[in-house]
Amino acid sequence: MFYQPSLNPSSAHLVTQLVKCISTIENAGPEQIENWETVQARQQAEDLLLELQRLVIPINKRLRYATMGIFENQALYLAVRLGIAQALVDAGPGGVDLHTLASRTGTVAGPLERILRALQPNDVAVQCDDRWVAGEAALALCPGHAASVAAAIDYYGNEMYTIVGFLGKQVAPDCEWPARQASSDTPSPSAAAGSESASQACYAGLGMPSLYTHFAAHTDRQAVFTNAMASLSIHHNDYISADYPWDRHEGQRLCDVGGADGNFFKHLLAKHPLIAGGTVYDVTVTLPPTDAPAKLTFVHGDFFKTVPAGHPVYFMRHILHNWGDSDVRRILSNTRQAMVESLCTIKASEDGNGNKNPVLLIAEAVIAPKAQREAILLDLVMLNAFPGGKERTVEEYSALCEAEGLRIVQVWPTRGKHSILEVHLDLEAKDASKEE
Ligand SMILES: C[S@@+](CC[C@H](N)C(=O)[O-])C[C@H]1O[C@@H](n2cnc3c(N)ncnc32)[C@H](O)[C@@H]1O
Repeated sequence: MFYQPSLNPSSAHLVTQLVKCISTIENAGPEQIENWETVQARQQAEDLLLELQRLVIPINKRLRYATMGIFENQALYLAVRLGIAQALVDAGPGGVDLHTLASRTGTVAGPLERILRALQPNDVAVQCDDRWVAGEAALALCPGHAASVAAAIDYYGNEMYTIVGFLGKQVAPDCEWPARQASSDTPSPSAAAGSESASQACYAGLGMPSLYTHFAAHTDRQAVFTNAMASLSIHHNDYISADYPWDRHEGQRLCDVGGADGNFFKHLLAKHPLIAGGTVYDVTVTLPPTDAPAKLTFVHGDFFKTVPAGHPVYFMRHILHNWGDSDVRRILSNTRQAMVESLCTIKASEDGNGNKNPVLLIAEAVIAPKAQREAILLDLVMLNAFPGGKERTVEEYSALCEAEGLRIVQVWPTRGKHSILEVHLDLEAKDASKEE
């Protein structure tokens, strides 16, 4: 058994725990999707590594790394935007010298070398004598590669980076902020901290009423956003497809509300081919993608106006967290309306599995008492980038559902960052919208 006699007992315990986790990870079988035990071991190891960092890196140094992380963000962004990662990969195992790399990427050698150094800790670039070689992570920064996160890095390094300096406005809108924020943004005096109006004021200062308005005006950036969302979901598609009992919806049609380019729905159909197909509903839909399966219909529409009826299953992932409570209620209200209309069609249909009630599945990173780091950071993205947007607790989702005549009947945890909230119609509930 691994033991470090010279460590104090609490440090030795941390190291022993970490070794156990690493052993679980290393001994995991060759399954296509990691099993629960391995996923949990990874999470525990991450928590333990944070503890170890606290132990070995002095506080001041940790804080310096955290605050200077904005430069790592921008180095990664440049590696994608300027094609530095792609050029390193294209150079092959022998790598490339600095001046050739500079000429291939249209960059200046001196500053490029400094960016390359900053890319080393993230395994994008490795210096070998006078040559630069692609690191293990370089491929993930190349657009077009199957596990690419290039679009996500592009989106975070551009749109998110542009507005992150306004986070303070969300927390303290009436504070006297230094010139950078104050010059471009004059929030209304009534804007409450963290409110929808505070966030809208932030966007107005940047010349965009909201992120979605910005995307509507810049279709190239819209495409980057859609790809970013898809790339951030690669592993989560597997977990959502595996950790909810989709077989109960065999023979049924599903509507993916805000389903973007259909990346999740296509994945779901590949894993559960007996699902009958259905609708990808999104405001960005123009033409169906060329690789769209025949079972999928792509419908352009605005979920604030209507949600297509006639589906036994409604699914929405990363939709509600983009919006404030009043907007979430409108989306839920329109979805409920579609579910009520679907009820008659479903009751009349012979789907064979006896499941006659429409269901809404909400996939979100819900905030738990010990929320994961990713969910906490995602919540700040929502606070800063989407008017009124936030990650919510199950209780908060429950209150919003109940206000619109819907009821959460089960929470399905997944191995990824999402929980799936299974929501049914509350047929006893009065029509909430008519009540107000
Ligand atoms: C954060 S993305 C999530 C995309 C997808 N569900 C996923 O999990 O990858 C939010 C989606 O909502 C869509 N959307 C935003 N406003 C909309 C509206 N008013 N009506 C329909 N779709 C909308 C966006 O175009 C985008 O595809």
